[in-house]
Amino acid sequence: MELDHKAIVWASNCSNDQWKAFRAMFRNQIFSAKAIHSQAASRERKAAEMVRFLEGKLGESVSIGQVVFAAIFDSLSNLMLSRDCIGFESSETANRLKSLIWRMMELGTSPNLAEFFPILKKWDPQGLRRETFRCCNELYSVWQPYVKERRERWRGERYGAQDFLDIFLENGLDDNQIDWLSLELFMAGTDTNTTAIEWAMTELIRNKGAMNKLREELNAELSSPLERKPPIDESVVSRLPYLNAIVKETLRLHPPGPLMLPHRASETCEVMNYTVPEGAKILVNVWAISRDPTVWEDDPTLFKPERFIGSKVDFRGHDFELLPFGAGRRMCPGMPLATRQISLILASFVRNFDWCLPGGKDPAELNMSEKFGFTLQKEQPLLLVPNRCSL
Ligand code: HEM
Repeated sequence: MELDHKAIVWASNCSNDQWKAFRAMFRNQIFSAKAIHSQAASRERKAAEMVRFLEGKLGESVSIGQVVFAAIFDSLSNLMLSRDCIGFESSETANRLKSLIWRMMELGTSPNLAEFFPILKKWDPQGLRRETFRCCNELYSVWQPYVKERRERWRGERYGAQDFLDIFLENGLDDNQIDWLSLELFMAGTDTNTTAIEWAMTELIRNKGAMNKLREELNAELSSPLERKPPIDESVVSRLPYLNAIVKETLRLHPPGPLMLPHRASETCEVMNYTVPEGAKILVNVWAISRDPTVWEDDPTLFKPERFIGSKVDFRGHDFELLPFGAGRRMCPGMPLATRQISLILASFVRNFDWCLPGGKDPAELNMSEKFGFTLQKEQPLLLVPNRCSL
C-alpha cells in the first residue's frame, strides 16, 4: 500500500489507478511494437560493442554473467537515459550494481516480522527497512544526476520523447516516482535477462549439437557478401526458428522468475479441491510446472529445443504449461524487450566465437546447481573462453 503511488512491480493490487496508468504507459509508449522496433538500433549497437570487447579477450577466461549484465544494464540505460552506466571494462561497477540488485531482491522477499506484528514496524527489528533505503539510495545515485539535468532542460515543453525518461516527464511523473520506477525496471529487466542468457550458454556448451545447429542457422540467415561478420540485425534473429526454440527451452528449464511475483486471491475460490481464501498470498511454481512429466513428454529435465519445433506452445500467457513471463493482467510487460534482447545476445555469442571451458574442462562436468532466490541464477558463475570462430 505504501508504494502504490509509485510502484508497478510492488503495487499491492490491480485496481489501483496509478498501477493502471503505469501499465498503460508501458503498453502504449515504452513497450509498444512501434517503440520496440524503434529501439532496435540501440540494442544492436550495444551487442556489436560487446562482440568487440570479447574480440580483445580471445583465449582468455570470461565471466559470461558479468559481460552479459554489463550489456543488458547499459542497453536498458540507453533506452531509459540515452547513456551507458557501466561499460564493459569496469567489472567493479558491474559487480557492485549486480550485487545491489540481488540484495534488493533478497530484501524484498525476506520474511519481515513487522508484517506479522505491525506494532514492530516503527522499530524495524531486522533492519530490513534501513538496508533497503541504503541500497535504494546507492542505486538512485546512478541516474539521479541525469534526471535532474533532463528535468531542468525539459521545463514542461513537449518535444517528442526520445527515451523512457522523456516519456516519464511527459506523463508528469515526479522525481520520487521516476526513481522508484527506474529502480523497478532495472531490477526486473537486468537480472532476469542475464540469468536466462547465462543458462542458455551453459546448456549450449553442454549440447554441442544444439550449438552447431544454431550456428548453421545464423550463418545461413545472416551471411553477407560484403563483410564477413556484420553487426547482427535484431529483426532477423527474432524470427529464426531454432534460436526461438532455444530461447523457449531455456526459459522452460530455467525460468528466471521461478515463483513469478506473489499474487493475492481477490475472492475465495476452489482450485483442484483446495479452498483458497480471499486475501491469501499465492505463489505459482512455474519451475515445477515446466518440468512436470505429465505435461511435458520426452524427459522434461533434458534440454531439447527440438520439442518446440513445429509446436504451437508459446510463452505469451495462453499456454499454462509455459509461463516464464506469467499470464493475465500482471504478466511481464517487458516480454517483447526481453525476448529480443536474449535472442540478439545469444546470436552475437554463437555467430562470432567458438566457445570452450577454461583448461579444456569437459562440459559434461559443468556444475548445474541453481542458486534459489527471486531469480534462479546459476550457483557457480559460468566461465567460458571465446576463440576465433572457425566458420
Ligand atoms: C527473461 C526476462 C524476463 C522474465 C523471465 C520476466 C518475468 C516476469 C514475471 C514472471 C513477472 C511476474 C508476472 C506475474 O506474476 O504474473 C514479471 C513482471 C514484471 N516484469 Fe518481467 N521478466 C523479464 C524481463 C523483464 C524486462 C526486460 C522488463 C523491463 C525492462 C520487465 C519488467 C517487468 C515489470 C515492470 C513487471 C511487473 C508487472 C506488474 O506487476 O504489473 N521484465 N516479469
